[in-house]
Amino acid sequence: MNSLLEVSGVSVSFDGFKAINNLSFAIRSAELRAIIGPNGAGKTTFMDIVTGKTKPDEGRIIWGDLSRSLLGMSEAKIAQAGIGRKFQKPTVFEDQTVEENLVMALKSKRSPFAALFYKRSPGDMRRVEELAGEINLADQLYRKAGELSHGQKQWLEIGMLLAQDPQLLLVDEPAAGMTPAEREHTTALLVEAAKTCAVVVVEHDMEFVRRLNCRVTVLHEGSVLAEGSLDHITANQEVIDVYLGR
Ligand SMILES: Nc1ncnc2c1ncn2[C@@H]1O[C@H](COP(=O)(O)OP(=O)(O)OP(=O)(O)O)[C@@H](O)[C@H]1O
Repeated sequence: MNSLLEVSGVSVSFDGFKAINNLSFAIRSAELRAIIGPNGAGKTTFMDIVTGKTKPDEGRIIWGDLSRSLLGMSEAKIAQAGIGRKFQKPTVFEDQTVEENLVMALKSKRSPFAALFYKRSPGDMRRVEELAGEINLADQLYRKAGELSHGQKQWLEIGMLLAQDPQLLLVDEPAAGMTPAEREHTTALLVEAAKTCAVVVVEHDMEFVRRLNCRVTVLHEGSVLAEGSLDHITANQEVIDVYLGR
C-alpha cells in the first residue's frame, strides 16, 4: 500500500549541529504510529519539518495521492493540505464554550470568504455533537473551555483538529499531566481517530505507548534507530542502551 507521507534522507543542522541526520520515515493513511526516543533525539524537530516550521537542508518529503513535495510549501499551505498538529500545551479558546470551539474549528476549514458568511447548518451541528461524543465531552458542550480539566482541554483540542478533517495528525505527548482515567480515554480517542486519518503520537510514557498497540519508531541522534512492534523494540539492545535502559 502506498504511503500517505514519505520522508526520505532528510537532514537539518542548527549552528553546525545535525539535529536530524538522514532521516527516513513513512506512514500510510489511517495508520497509528508512536515515536519515542531520548531527549534531544529530534522528535520535535521532525514534526517541525513535516509541518513546514523548519526547512530541512536536504532530503525529500512527499505527501498524499498526488505525491506532492511539502518542501516548497508554507506552514499554512501544509495545514490546508491536511496535516494537523497538536502541541503539548492545549490551545483552546478559554472564554468560548466547548460547542463554540468546535463550531469555530469547523468554520476554519472553509475558505476565509465562506467562513465570513458562515451560518450554523444542521449538518454542522450534528458533526459537533458527533465530535463531542468522540472526545468524551458530550455533556460539557455548554461549559466554557477555560473551566475544563487539563485532560478535557487536550481532548477538545484534538476534537478541533478532527473537525478540520485532517489526513495526518501529529500529537505531542498527549498523556502528559493526565489522570489514569483520562489517559485511558485518550488512548481510545487516538485509536478511533486513526481509523480515518493517520496519527503520529510522540510520547515518553511507555505504558501509554503499549496501550496504543501500534508500530513504534525509535529516534536517536536525529535518525531512526529501530522500528516495529513494541515487543520488537523493547527487545532491541541498542534501544535499551540509548533509551529504555536509562
Ligand atoms: N532552533 C534550534 N536551534 C538550535 N538547536 C536546536 C534547535 N531546535 C532543536 N535543536 C537541537 O536539536 C536537537 C533535537 O531537538 P528536539 O527538540 O527535536 O528533540 P526531542 O527529541 O523533541 O527532545 P525532547 O524529548 O526533549 O522534546 C537537540 O539537541 C536540540 O537542542
